[in-house]
Formats: sequence, structure tokens, C-alpha cells
Amino acid sequence: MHEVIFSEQQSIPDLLTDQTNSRTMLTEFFEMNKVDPNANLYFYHEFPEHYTWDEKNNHWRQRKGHYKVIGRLTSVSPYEGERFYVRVLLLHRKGPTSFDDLKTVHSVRYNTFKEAAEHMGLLQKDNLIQQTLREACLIRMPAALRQLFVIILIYCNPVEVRTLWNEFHPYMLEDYPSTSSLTMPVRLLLNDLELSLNDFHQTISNFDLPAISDFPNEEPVVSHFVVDERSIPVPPEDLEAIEKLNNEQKHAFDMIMDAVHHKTSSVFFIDGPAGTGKTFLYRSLLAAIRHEGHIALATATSGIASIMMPGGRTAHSRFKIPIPTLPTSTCRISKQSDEGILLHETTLIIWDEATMAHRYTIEALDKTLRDLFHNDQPFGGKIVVLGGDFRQVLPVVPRGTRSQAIDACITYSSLWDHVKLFHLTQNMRARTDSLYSDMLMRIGNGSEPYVVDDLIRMPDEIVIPWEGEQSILQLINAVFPKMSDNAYDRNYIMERAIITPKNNYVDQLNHQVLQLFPGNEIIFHSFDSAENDPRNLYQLELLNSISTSQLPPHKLTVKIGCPMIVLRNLDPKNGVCNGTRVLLRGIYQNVMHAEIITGSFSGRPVFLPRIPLKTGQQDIKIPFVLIRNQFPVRLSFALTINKSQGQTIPNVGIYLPSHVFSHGQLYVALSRGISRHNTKILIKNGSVNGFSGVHTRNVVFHEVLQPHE
Ligand SMILES: Nc1ncnc2c1ncn2[C@@H]1O[C@H](COP(=O)(O)OP(=O)(O)OP(=O)(O)O)[C@@H](O)[C@H]1O
Repeated sequence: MHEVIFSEQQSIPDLLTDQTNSRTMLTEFFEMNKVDPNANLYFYHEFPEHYTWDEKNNHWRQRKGHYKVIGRLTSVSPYEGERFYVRVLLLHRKGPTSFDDLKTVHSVRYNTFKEAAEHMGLLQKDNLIQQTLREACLIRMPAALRQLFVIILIYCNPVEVRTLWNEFHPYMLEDYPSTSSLTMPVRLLLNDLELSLNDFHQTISNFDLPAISDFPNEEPVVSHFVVDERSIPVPPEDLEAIEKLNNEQKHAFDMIMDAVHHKTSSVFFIDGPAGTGKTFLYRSLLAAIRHEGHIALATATSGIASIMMPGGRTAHSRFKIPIPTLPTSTCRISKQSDEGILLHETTLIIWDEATMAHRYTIEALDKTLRDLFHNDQPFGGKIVVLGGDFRQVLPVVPRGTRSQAIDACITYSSLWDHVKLFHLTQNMRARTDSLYSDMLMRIGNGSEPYVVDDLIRMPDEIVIPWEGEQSILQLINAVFPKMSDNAYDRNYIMERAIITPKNNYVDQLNHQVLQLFPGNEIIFHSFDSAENDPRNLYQLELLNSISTSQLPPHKLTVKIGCPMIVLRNLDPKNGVCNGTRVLLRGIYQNVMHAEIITGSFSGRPVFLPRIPLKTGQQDIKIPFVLIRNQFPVRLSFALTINKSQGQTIPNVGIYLPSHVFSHGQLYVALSRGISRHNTKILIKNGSVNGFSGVHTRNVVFHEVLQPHE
């Protein structure tokens, strides 16, 4: 496929015998790789930055000048077959020495470039879904397999669902109690799938699966939402927690239980700074009410907060709140629907992180309940417990102004007039270090004295002084001491993380910590494409280079035992949400075996498949939708501050290469820790002329902190 340019006058035999004509930039790149070790350091598209092409003699020479040169590979459409796969391989292989070498992967020479690219994991196999499920079946964990099946139905658009069902359903029902009936386990399985699909507003009838009614109901069957809610186990420690409530928590608990026992329509609001035990209180309430045989719905604005409560769901999925939510929106729930019946049976609703929800979403639930129960009291007369902390992150209004962010808060809703407010003030997370918890409170309230502009001074005990890039390693060593001895200790990993404001710093830190983590690196490349791009306008290297916090990286590098964070609400019912932390336990070609380490499902195994993930409009400004087929995870030695919200991180490192930029961020970061002793902060631009110590910015919108009572 070499192109040779010649003039009409030249003779073809001469052309063919002229050796220079058989030498192209690419073949000479191969030759350089054979003789020059330095050449092996670069990909083909990076090569022109370091070597220059001698057109006369057709060969590469090492570049001497320091001009900034950018290499670009000729574009090739996937329809061009092998030429396209040569290009894909060149984008990912350094130092190939011939076309044959390019076709060789792990010492096996393949017949085609396509096969080689496939074996390097650079191409999506045609039977990816089957392969994924087959690999997962080898580890016999039926519950995790059911979860994987639902994730595939929801995220992977499989075409032959019935074929998948036929092959894999026997593995999914292996853990059901044995029964003389042949159809009963299948019915139970379909019921379980139905319940998980309902979380995504889907039902098994939307897929080519057998109908539940095809399997006679010989024994009573657990089926709809009410029974599902009633079967949520009550953890004994949550019942015991009632005895441990502090005075403020106990007061709120008693008032709410009083409303439950007297069936008094009420809206409560638990206003508690970070660590004051809001979740602890919700769990006690849920345990008490469920123990008495009532239904208490546990919901939260984010998936990650929802899984901190047994049976927790996101408010959006539980109440079918439309997205986007407008001032007139209502939930898509009818009186006769499963959700309608469930709400009718419900005694109490908890909505955590209500401070982060746009008030339209809470108002949508209010309108729906009034309508469902023909009752014009707030929330149709139900007892509702909202909670949150206005000092932490506020509702996200895409590209919104400060006043729009403030107007989105629940305090600006007419519902606020009906709220009975409880304040929790005692920091239970940092209760052993009162100086620290007092300082956190001042930072959250914006009352910590400013030194200059909005800069405040950090306590010397927690500061790692900035002495150049090597200080980052000091921070890493402070948070992850003796990493190689402890890497496989679950608690050691669970209790540590570095948090930082922006995604690119997260990537940098994760990369550095992974180098210290023992074990071999395993690399997974994503399969990227642009949606609706038949003319192949967007070349692969552009797509591969796109990085956003909502997507996994193109080149995902992991090691067995490393912590990762899940990037989508894959199975909120079973604890796998956007923000769930997991440990990598095993890797197969198409499936990851991980263990959940956050929330009430901690310790459970989960299978993670590759799924196609799309960029959203709010993610990144690009003129097309990127579809990235990759495992939906990122490393989580380091997290963004926003992702860490709601989690206790006993040994926390905070890295601020630039100061924080939005309301509550510094407060959220510092309040993940439990004491000055276990919190470390590294600030790059922390010195202020004329003042000793290290400083950083604290952004507080005072107008949201004084909710009128
Ligand atoms: N009364 C209590 N007795 C003992 N421990 C408590 C009590 N209340 C809370 N805790 C503990 O304090 C820590 C912080 O509590 P929790 O996570 O409930 O706070 P939170 O207000 O939900 O925090 P955030 O806003 O950061 O999510 C947890 O480890 C929790 O177990």
C-alpha cells in the first residue's frame, strides 16, 4: 500500500529498482527502532518531535534544533480495513521494528493487524457481552452475576437478549433455596431482575426475556416494592445506636418518632455540619420504624449518600423525578403503580443531602404526594425528614450564577415555611479533637478570620510546607506510610485517600501512588468513537485524548488490590453507585471482580463489565458526543473533593495546587478527617507577604447559611 510519486517521464522498471522508493517514513521508523534505543521511547505520531525526515534520502535523522514540531498521522477511516488497524496499533505501540513485529502481541504473530489489535485489547470484540458473562460465570457468584446481567441490559444494549438468557440464566439462580418445583427458581430470578430493572424505570417486558406470568406461582413469591421494602434487614448496630444518640440527636429522634406514633403530618429538617451524625440519626430512625413493622423510605440526592443507609436509593430513582426538573414538574407515579402503592403504605420518608437537591425536585415530590393522596398538606400529609448541610456543596446549576445557585436551595421554597428545624452541632467525627472540630465549624460558617482577601491561615500541625514538587511525595508518604507492607490490608486502604479540587490533579496523584503500590500494572484501553460520525471526522487519537471526571480514562492502569471508584449508578439497590469505592480483586479480559468498601454493602463482591459511556453536555465542551467503551471506574487513591463528600476518611491528605473555587469546598475537604493528627494539607501558593504560616482560600456564600426558621 505504499504510495510512490513519480513523473510521467520516469520508467516503471527504474522506479521499482530504486531502493529509495521502497522506503517510507513508516518503514524507516521501523529501521530506526532497530538501531537507535532512543527511537523506542516514542510513538510513531510523536516521532517527528524528536526526529526529522530527510526527503532527499528518505530517512530519519535525530532532530538537533529545539523547534516545537507536532506529528500527525494521516487519517484513515475504519472502512479501510487493515490500514485502519495498522494505525490503531501504531498509536499504542512504541518501538515496532517491522510490519510483522507490529502484528506480534505477547510473542504471538497474528495473521492480520485487526487480530493483533484485538489481542492488545484495542478493539471491541464482536462477542464482548458473551465473553464478559462467560468469564463471570467461572467465578461462581450468582448474586453478583444477576447484578452484572442487569448492568449489561441497561448499559450495553445487547441485541440477542434471549440467547444470553438461555445460556446464562442457569448460573444466575444457583444460590436460590432448593425446591421441588422447576419453575420456581426461574420465577424468583425474573422477580429479582425485575426489581433491579425497576430502579432504572425499566421492566423485564422491555427486553426479550420470558414473562413472569409464564411461570406458575406455586409458592408465595416476593414480588412488588412493598414486600421488597419490608424485607430490608434491620442491622442490630443501628438499633443499638438509638441508645448512643447524643442529646441533640435524641431530641430530633424523639420528636420524629412522636410524629410517627401520632401520625402527625410533619416536615422536619436536620441541619447538621459535616460529621455531626446526620447519617447516624437517619439509620437509627430507619431501624426503629422498620423494627416496628412500618415502611420508612431512605433516599438521598446522590447515589453515594443513599448507600450509607440500608435500603437507600437516590431520590430521583425512588420517586421517578423527571430530568431536567422544571418548576412545574411532577413525579411519574400514578396511584395504581407499584410506586404509588408503596408511597401509600409508607410511614416516613428520609431525603438526605436535600441541601444539594434543586428545590424543584423536592417540590415535584411535594406536588405528586398532594395529588396522589388528595391532601393539600405538605407532601400530602406524609412525615418527611429532609437533611443536609448548607456549608457543603450546593445544588449544581449548570453554568449558573451565584444567585441561581442560591435560589435553587430548598430554603427558597415555600415548603421551607412548614419545616421544623433541628440543629446538630456536636462534631462526632472529630469529637476527640475539639480544637479541630471548632475550627471546622468556623470555616464552614465563614467566621474563621481572613488574613488577606478571602485567605485564612491553616493550623501549622496539619501543614506540609511546599518545597517544590517533591513535597507531593511527602504528602503521599504521610497518607500512605509503608505502602508496600500494607497494600493488601483492606482497612489500611479504606481509611486513606488524598483529596484535591480538580480532576487533572487527581489523575496525577493516582498515577504517583500506583507506582508505589506493589504488583504488576495491568492496562486496559478503551474503545472510543464519536456518535453519528459516518465520515470519521474525529480521529481516534483525538477521542482517546479526551479526559473528563465523568468518564474513565482511555488508558486505565490498575494493579490487583488497588482501590477504585465507580463512575455510574450501576446498581444502586445493591450499593454500586457513582462514587462507590471498591477494591480490585481479580481481572479477566472483559470483566473485573471487585469488592465494595463503601456504605452498607461493604464487603460484597461485584462484577464490573466494560460499558459504553457517553460524555454529557455538562461534562465537557466538545461539538460531539464521545462514546467510550471502558470499565466504568477510576483509581481512587486520590479523589476530587466533591466526590469525597459524605465519607469519613480517617487519614486524609488534602492537596491544593490552586486554591478552592466554590462554596464549601475547603470545609468539605477538611471535615473528611477526624483530627489534626491524621489530617495533612499541602498548599502550593500558601504564603502571604508579611504574614507567617500557610494560607488558603475559603469560599462561603453567607446568604445560604441563615435559613429563616
Ligand atoms: N451518637 C453517636 N455516637 C457514636 N458515634 C457517632 C454518633 N453520631 C455519629 N457518630 C459517628 O461519627 C461519624 C460521623 O457521623 P455521620 O457520618 O453520621 O455524620 P454526617 O453528619 O452524616 O456527616 P457528613 O455530613 O460529612 O456526611 C461516624 O463515624 C458516626 O458513626
